[in-house]
Amino acid sequence: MSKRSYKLYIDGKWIETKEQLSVLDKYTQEVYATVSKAGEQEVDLAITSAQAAYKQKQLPPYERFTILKRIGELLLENKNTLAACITKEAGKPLKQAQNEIERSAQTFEVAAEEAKRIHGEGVPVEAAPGSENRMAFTIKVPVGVVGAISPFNFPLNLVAHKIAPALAAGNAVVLKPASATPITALKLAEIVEQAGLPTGLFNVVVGSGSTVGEAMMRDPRINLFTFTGSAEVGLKLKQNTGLRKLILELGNNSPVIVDKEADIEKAAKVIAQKSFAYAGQVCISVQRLYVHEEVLGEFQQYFVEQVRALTVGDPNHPDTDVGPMISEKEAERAEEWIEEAINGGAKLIHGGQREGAVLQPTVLCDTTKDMRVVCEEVFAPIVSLMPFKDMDKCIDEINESPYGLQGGIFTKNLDTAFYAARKVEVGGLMINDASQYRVDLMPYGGVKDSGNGKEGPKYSIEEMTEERLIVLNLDH
Ligand SMILES: NC(=O)c1ccc[n+]([C@@H]2O[C@H](COP(=O)([O-])OP(=O)(O)OC[C@H]3O[C@@H](n4cnc5c(N)ncnc54)[C@H](O)[C@@H]3O)[C@@H](O)[C@H]2O)c1
Ligand SMILES: O=C[C@H](O)CS(=O)(=O)O
Repeated sequence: MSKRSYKLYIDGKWIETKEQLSVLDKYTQEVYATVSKAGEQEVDLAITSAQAAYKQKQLPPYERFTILKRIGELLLENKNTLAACITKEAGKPLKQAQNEIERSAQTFEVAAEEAKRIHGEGVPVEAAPGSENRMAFTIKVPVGVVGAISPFNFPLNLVAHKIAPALAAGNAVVLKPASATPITALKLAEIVEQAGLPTGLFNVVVGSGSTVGEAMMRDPRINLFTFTGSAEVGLKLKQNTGLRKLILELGNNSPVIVDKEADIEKAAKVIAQKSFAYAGQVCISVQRLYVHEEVLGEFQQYFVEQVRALTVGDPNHPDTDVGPMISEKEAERAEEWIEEAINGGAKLIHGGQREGAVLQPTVLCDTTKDMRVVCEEVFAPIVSLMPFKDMDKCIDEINESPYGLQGGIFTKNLDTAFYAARKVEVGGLMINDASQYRVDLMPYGGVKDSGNGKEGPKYSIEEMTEERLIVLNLDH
């Protein structure tokens, strides 16, 4: 069967280049499509087009609302095709891919609504002595050209979280999707075009981080970067984007506490569901599981029962819970970390086996805080179960991590819950839920090496606009 070949989307045109990027079906590991690869010239063209569109094709808020709302509707109308695309290029189980489309539609819908309520505020300058005859207020203006760089794991929704608020705020965008999963972003460009966004306001350039990403970083016409990905690349962006605005959504090794006063059976069920979705390649997947020693045995029994019930394998199958990882290389890396933990004294209580890119959901116990499965971001279907006795010591250990995106605590004791809420160093703490809880309107983002700046349309719009002060001298 001939492979479909996709083109770049620049200035409203579909551009073919000589060099092609192969995209693998992540389950079969076979090339199923190719995409034109952008070089420096295409990046330059995309930024030129974005800058010109930003200056010449500004839309009033209500038109932005209409277009963004339409994009959300079109995403739902194309749900099956888009979900199949994510399942193929990302290896994400079909039901999770379908959920991603629904969430992305919501992200656009929420951003559409926000486009209508971007406003500044009155400033009471007349209260200052000598300023009685002045009035002041602020307005919110777009930043200009937004450079968006996205990761492989949510090829639609994490793109939506950049594009939708950027456009809602009146900016123009140049998007570089991850090279492993670029097709969904190009399909989104088709939808954006269909929804009637003026050409040039949205451009997609596909290619490696070292060429396309770095060319974007070097170009001073990009006013703000919004990046989701690893801390390593995030740091590069921070070092190379000078004084320009930068939103960073980075890695994590999410902690969840199960207190002795929790509903143990319910906690085990929720945590099992939220540790292994998309093979643990969700930046808020449960990784470090701290269970009070008095309930460890009971919890472990329920937890392993739930993990055993997960359906592992072909992501195209509607029942599959855990599919392949993004590449065989990544699955091998994860397997190596498991072996290293076992050699260091950890015990394997479930999983551990790998076949190609599919790694069985894995549960380890007796892990220590210096093992890579605990102290680094594992980004694989691996959970480490660790007992604790003293809540303060447990929280201290959690906070030793350089990361701090989201965490969770299961407890029926409100004092304990709020104590943890104040002490655990994260951007968001879920009470009686696992770290992997997100609805798309909430403020979302990490502390420490997990990044800075918030996503969620309302919060991204704050970051993607400037507050301009206007002062009126009434004496004049
Ligand atoms: N905090 C969040 O919201 C969040 C969400 C999803 C994923 N993540 C993180 O993303 C990581 C996994 O995704 P990934 O493997 O795609 O991340 P990655 O950092 O390898 O790549 C992310 C993006 O950066 C690009 N890139 C790579 N090198 C670059 C360079 N030198 N200059 C500019 N761009 C460059 C990549 O091509 C890709 O588009 C994990 O660490 C995960 O925790 C975080
Ligand atoms: O991978 C990290 C995410 O932000 C995923 S989600 O949007 O929270 O599902």
